[in-house]
Amino acid sequence: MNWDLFKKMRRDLHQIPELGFKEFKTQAYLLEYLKSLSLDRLEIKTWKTGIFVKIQGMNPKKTIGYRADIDGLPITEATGLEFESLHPGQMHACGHDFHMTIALGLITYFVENPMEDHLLFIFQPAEEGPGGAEPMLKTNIMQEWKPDLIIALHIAPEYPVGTIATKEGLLFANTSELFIDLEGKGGHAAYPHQTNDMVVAACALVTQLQSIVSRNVDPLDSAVITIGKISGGTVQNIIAETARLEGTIRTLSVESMARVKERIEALVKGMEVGYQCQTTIDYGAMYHQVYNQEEIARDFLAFAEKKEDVEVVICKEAMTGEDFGYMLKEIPGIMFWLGVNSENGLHHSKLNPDEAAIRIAINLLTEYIEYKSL
Ligand SMILES: CC(=O)N[C@@H](CCC[C@H](N)C(=O)O)C(=O)O
Repeated sequence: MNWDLFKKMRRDLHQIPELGFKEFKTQAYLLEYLKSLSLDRLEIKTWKTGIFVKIQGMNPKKTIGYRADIDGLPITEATGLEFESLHPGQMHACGHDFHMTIALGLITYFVENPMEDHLLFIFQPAEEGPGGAEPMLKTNIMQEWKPDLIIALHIAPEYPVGTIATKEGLLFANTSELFIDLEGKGGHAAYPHQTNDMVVAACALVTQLQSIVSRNVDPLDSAVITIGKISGGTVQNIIAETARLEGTIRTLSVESMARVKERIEALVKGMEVGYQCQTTIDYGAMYHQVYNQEEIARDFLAFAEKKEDVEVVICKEAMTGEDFGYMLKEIPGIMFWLGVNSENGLHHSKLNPDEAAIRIAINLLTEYIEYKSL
């Protein structure tokens, strides 16, 4: 394997991060490389900004799939790296440049070393939102080429290079985006009694929402409500007529998600009376939990344990979300964390994963896929 080439491709991809369903340059870059490979056993189909790549098996009995997400985040990169993002305000701050490069490495290997079984590689747009996995699953391409086993990984800044971490069963939470709009009556900053101030209402609501996790969710069943953005008003001496809260809900159980939403709706309704305003709630994109099929997880962990350069960790479930959960709902498979040893974590402007992890992942997955395709 030409490891320098994969390092270069990771850096090229890192420089062109694009948001969900706008991954045009990324798709073009991936297609250019894929078309440079020997096309004898390779079939390539595009869907929106995503790509399906099938490698024909020699004596196929099943199809093994690998999914890589391809979108970036709306973050201004502050790593100072020589290959920093060329797209202002956008960054691969969730490692999808790694996920794509690992997929390219696997495809390169298996084009030269075809397996008995078919292999399917899925380059999926919009993982950060609004979600590409669920619509991709519904395509005719996926229905025709549907894998019998599917694998995905996610970089993990908190683990050293060489570590892979996963567990049987639930790995990632159920998620739902949350957008709340408040509309009252604006006016002069010196005449609050003639207005219904939506900045005050929004601040009160943020605080009230935090009580849901502590008072309405079973303490043994974790949940998170994060408001990541709050906006409203125009200038310092005008009372705000509108305000908007943008956030995300995370729960370990489907039941808790329903309970949290019920409580959010009740508290938001209460704002209408308490703060004399109109309200609307929009849940945006929702992701199904990531659940590793137990038998496959055990098999994968036992396989990885035998690798000398791999340290296996049985981790706890995390409150991160991943629309790969939809794929695992329909197709048996597994997701795992790949240690990349970065001081700054996921969604941070200084995330700087160690590229040595790319080789670890490609070696582990080529060997695992070879073992599964025997
Ligand atoms: C692995 C990871 O960081 N995934 C994202 C998924 C975002 C889901 C959606 N946009 C939401 O915010 O609910 C995450 O934030 O966990």
